[in-house]
Amino acid sequence: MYIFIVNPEAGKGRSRRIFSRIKKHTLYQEIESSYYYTKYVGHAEEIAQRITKREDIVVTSIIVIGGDGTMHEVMNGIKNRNIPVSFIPGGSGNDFARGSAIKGNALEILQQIINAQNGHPYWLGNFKIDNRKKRFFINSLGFGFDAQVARMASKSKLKGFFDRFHIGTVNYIIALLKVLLTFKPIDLELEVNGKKRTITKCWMVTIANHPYYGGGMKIIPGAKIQPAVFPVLVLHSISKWKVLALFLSVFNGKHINFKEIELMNATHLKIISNEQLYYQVDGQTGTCQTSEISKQSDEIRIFGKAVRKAGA
Ligand SMILES: Nc1ncnc2c1ncn2[C@@H]1O[C@H](COP(=O)(O)OP(=O)(O)OP(=O)(O)O)[C@@H](O)[C@H]1O
Repeated sequence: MYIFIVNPEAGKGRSRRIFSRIKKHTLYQEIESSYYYTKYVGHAEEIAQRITKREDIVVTSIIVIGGDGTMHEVMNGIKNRNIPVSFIPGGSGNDFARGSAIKGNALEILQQIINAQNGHPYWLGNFKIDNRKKRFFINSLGFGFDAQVARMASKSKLKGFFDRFHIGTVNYIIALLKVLLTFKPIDLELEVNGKKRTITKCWMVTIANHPYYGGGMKIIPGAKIQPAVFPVLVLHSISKWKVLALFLSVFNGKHINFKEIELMNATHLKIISNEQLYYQVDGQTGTCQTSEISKQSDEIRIFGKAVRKAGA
């Protein structure tokens, strides 16, 4: 049985429209399925948790229709990692779909999900904020400047307007300029695989499971879907003008050539700050003083990746 979890609000109603179209199609009518609409923040996580505990049904796949925030909740709710998860992007950013090569319109993706034999493996990131419970991230986790920009962009009154016209990037750039005016770099302690380092006047630290971030920017272009190891990007002390140039080049991934960017691989990372530090995880923001990051070694199967035709 397929279980659909639909966030009707994601993408300003796009996910609801996608699911309405799917429900009318024979592809949907011919499969055994049931569906749930999420009603509030955290509901997708609760639904996923309940489903994976049920022993009276065999779940072929949980199919998420929503944005990255809904997928983040579902991955955190799943207790039985043997249940494959599928994603039909209906949000405004949809970086998980980009990173997992899920392409095509909703019905094409549904067809790929139904055809999937084993799907493809994916490894989630683990993170702990201050002394809270360990959670998973699906795309990326960022501290400092980018998190502050993400927070400003999500609070913008014009976000809905830009998202409706698929120009969310404009909203992001406006937020970036606003944060740039007041941002103060932070002194941080990083512990990478057990080795401590002090980073003075740090602008940001970002960890990614795949390259995409902020609705299509390639924050760590070389990030691979892989177990146990994750890339870490550190933006060291830099002038404000140069940050502007650097962020404009994030769209084509050329920012990694700036000398202020350091890239490393880690299996464990600890971040300690004396001041409150902004963070973003899969697009949701908050503040913290410490964080611990690692990567899952156990895979989760994802259904719906576009399969390349021979010779294509
Ligand atoms: N019925 C609901 N009403 C309001 N918010 C909801 C509802 N159901 C889920 N949510 C919340 O909506 C938030 C945003 O969802 P999601 O991230 O999937 O969409 P998006 O922001 O449009 O897409 P993206 O993250 O890809 O940009 C999530 O934090 C989720 O908890």
